[in-house]
Amino acid sequence: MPSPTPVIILGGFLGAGKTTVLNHLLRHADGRRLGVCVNDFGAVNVDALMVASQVDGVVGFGNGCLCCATDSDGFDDALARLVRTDVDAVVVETSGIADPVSMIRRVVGMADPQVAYGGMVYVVDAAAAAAGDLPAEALRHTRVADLVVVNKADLVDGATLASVGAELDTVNPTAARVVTAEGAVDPAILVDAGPRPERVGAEQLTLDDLLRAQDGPDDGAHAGHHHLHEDYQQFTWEGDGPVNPRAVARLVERPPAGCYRIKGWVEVESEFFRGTLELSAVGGRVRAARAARRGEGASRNTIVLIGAGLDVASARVACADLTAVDADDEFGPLSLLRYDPDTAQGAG
Ligand SMILES: Nc1nc2c(ncn2[C@@H]2O[C@H](COP(=O)(O)OP(=O)(O)OP(=O)(O)O)[C@@H](O)[C@H]2O)c(=O)[nH]1
Repeated sequence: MPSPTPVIILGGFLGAGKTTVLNHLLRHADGRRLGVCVNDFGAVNVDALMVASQVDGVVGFGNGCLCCATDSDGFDDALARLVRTDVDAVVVETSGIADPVSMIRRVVGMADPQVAYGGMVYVVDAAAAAAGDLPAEALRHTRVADLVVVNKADLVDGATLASVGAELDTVNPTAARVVTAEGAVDPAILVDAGPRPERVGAEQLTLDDLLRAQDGPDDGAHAGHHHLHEDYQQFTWEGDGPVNPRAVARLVERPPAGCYRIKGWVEVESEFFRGTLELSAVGGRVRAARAARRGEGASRNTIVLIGAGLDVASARVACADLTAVDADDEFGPLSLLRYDPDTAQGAG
């Protein structure tokens, strides 16, 4: 029988940089063959579509968190199939509000002899952590991590990074830790050397450890298996483009109440600029990067808004007129292009 395939879980709060890490990994796989499962909270699996351009055979699970789901969501079957393909490891990107322990349980609990739990990699947005924008659960989730990726180091200074590190130490002093910008984790650390606990020197987690981690007496307000995603709502808008870029800019700059995360893509058409922009906002930090047109099966425009207590009615109203184009507004795209990191670099 072939040796079991490690299944690595890639977790992290909304917008921490999980998809960025995964894309980096796939672009720098250097001969390693990776299978990928992507779970997204929105009704359209934006993350899976963002990753699909990098690798064949991404298995997407949208519309909620896998962590609480049952066999009927097809995850176990998909994983069983993936580990029997010609891959060295499988990476499962969780939704940004999934419960990591429950995800680990799903993998550890699979009776399939071909599935080996390969550890938990947890991505932390250093800027959000430093600003106190993360819910307490998001930091607490790092305690089951084998490798913590402290991402977005470009947005904070050294002293701030050190204080985020000290905070992480209080939760999980044994996990290996790397500091990154743009999710640039060395695949050798992630796939070859870690996060398998025996290789990074942390204690091997057993199912018992995990159960204790979730049910332990130190769990305080977290007792009773409250999951972060129970507090979150999403609204997904899909439209036939092109969009009015100024209306989209208004949405990302002044999102509806409760909105923490915005992601998706829009098509813009004017004399000045014609193309697809990948939209992303995390706690008010906006990016709108030029992108290739979406492939088969994707709407011309998709925007997903996520937040705790998201005002869904306002979100619906805010998205209603996004395709009301002003044909005379040739330079409207600039209202979004100013959030394009490449344009900003060029201008600088
Ligand atoms: N400045 C900066 N931005 C980053 C970095 N890494 C990722 N981003 C941006 O942060 C946003 C969120 O990144 P994603 O990789 O989509 O985050 P995610 O964790 O997959 O998000 P969800 O799946 O929605 O929870 C995107 O706009 C990224 O381009 C970084 O190191 N620095």
